[in-house]
Amino acid sequence: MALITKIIAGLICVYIVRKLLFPSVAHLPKGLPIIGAKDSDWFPFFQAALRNALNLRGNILEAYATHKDQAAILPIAGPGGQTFVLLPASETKLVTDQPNTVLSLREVIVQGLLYEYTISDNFIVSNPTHTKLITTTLTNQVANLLPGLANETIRGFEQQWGTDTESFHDVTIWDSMGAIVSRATNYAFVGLPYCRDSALLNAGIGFARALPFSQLLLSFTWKPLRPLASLLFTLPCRYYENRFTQMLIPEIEHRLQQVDNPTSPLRAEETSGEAEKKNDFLEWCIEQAKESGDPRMWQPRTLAGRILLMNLVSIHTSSLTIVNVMLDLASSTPEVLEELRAEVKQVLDECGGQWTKLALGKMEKLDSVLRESARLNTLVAVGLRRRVVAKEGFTTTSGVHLPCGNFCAVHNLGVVHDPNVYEQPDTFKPFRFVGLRRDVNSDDPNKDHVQRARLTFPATGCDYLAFGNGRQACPGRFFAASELKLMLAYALMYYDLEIMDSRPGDRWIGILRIPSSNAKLRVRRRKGSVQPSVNNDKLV
Ligand code: HEM
Repeated sequence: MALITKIIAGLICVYIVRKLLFPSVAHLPKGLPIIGAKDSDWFPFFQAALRNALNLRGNILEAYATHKDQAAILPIAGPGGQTFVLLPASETKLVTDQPNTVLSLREVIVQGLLYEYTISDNFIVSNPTHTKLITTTLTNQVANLLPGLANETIRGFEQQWGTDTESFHDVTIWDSMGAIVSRATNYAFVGLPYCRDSALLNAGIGFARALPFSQLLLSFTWKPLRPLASLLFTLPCRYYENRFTQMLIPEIEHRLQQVDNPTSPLRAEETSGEAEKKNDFLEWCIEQAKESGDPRMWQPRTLAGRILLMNLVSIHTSSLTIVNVMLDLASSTPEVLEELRAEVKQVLDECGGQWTKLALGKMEKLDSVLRESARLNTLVAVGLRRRVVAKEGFTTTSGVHLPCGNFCAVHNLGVVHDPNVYEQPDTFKPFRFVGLRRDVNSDDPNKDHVQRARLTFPATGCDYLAFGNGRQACPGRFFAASELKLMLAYALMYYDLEIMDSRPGDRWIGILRIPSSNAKLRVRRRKGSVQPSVNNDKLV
């Protein structure tokens, strides 16, 4: 009798823990294999989640090798830890083509990062109008923003990597790239002088780091207790959010005043005659807010919150991507670095030494390095994470029915390591895509042009999901591509990188791959590197 009571108590405990950790499992389709589980498991779901926490990469690659054409359950405990139905790579196109009324990326982000608690202004979460501005205005303005971005990139490198031409010294790659990306990106978001204000930039980075931590604590909290627990667990988020918004609000109020009353007094620097019309994300958000006619849209705190959210979605992804590229290059060969430098120099000579969009577009080898690194170091283990939002659910071509509320994704790691998709898939081949682009040669030059464009860094496709794919693909990818190309070209031209013996290993946290946070590069300012000209020869 005592034994039966113990077994029943045990089962109840397992049920409760399961409900707490994996609230969505009740809806999962039945009969699918569980990635990470073994035949001998008593509690396959839990044991698989544990194994996946310890060796996600290996388990996903094994699942791809053994049943890549079959849907499977992927239980994940940890950050981003929803349980996914992992669909076969053959259904990537199907998922890509679904509108956000059937499969929603946004729902994955909002639910996954628990925005309900981690973002204090839920108006922004339910009205993400700033996302539209990325596709429309930011992407179109890249060429105009480039001189300023170059300016901030140059100053950022000087500050982070120094100007000593005599000896090599260590730089922490993660911190230095984060600072440079944040500075350049915020030039596009809020302009000068704010993009140089380290307190503001650090608050943005601090928020992005604090949020996953708060989310993690909340995800382990029983749902009914979350509103209460969030008061404590989101304190770090609130701290950085308040710092960031408080620093930006005076600028926003000033700009709003100028819009409402163009004759209101200007600041000293604005009357000097050198001031240019603001052309940054904050300005576009203000215009968008005013056009909407909804006063809630132009609340200074709301506008500042939008810029903070932009920092959240862009800084980490861009920093991690450039960190990976730098580590890949620093662990390749001096010849690769020289070949890239030669290309950058040749293009700059052709383009009068200006860092223009045209010049960046001509740097094919540089583009290939970025794409190759993003392919090999895919930041997320699975691709196209989506939540089923259609009330009737979603049925795949292989007949698996996913009820509304389920999370799904497609194989990504397996694809980029598949020798049938990429030749020598595990090797970093910096000029892989230059070769593939040159192989495109048919009788139709227009078709070839489109085909070659599909092999560039920001171009998405079913075999390359670094930026997602389809209608919900990353809207910031064209901006990110120009910004990162610029950074890489500048780093190569103006710094020597000491080649490493081996590339520092990555860590996996949940489904996220994180390059070593304390990896160091040894760098030295190149002798005789003449300061590049930007902004019509004016460095500010
Ligand atoms: C190299 C840098 C970046 C990488 C690797 C990256 C990657 C991604 C990926 C994989 C997605 C999901 C797409 C899908 O599943 O189909 C995404 C979404 C998104 N990205 Fe990026 N991204 C980068 C930079 C940026 C930048 C610079 C911005 C903003 C300027 C941005 C804004 C967004 C937004 C707003 C979403 C969609 C979220 C939503 O719908 O709410 N990203 N990104």
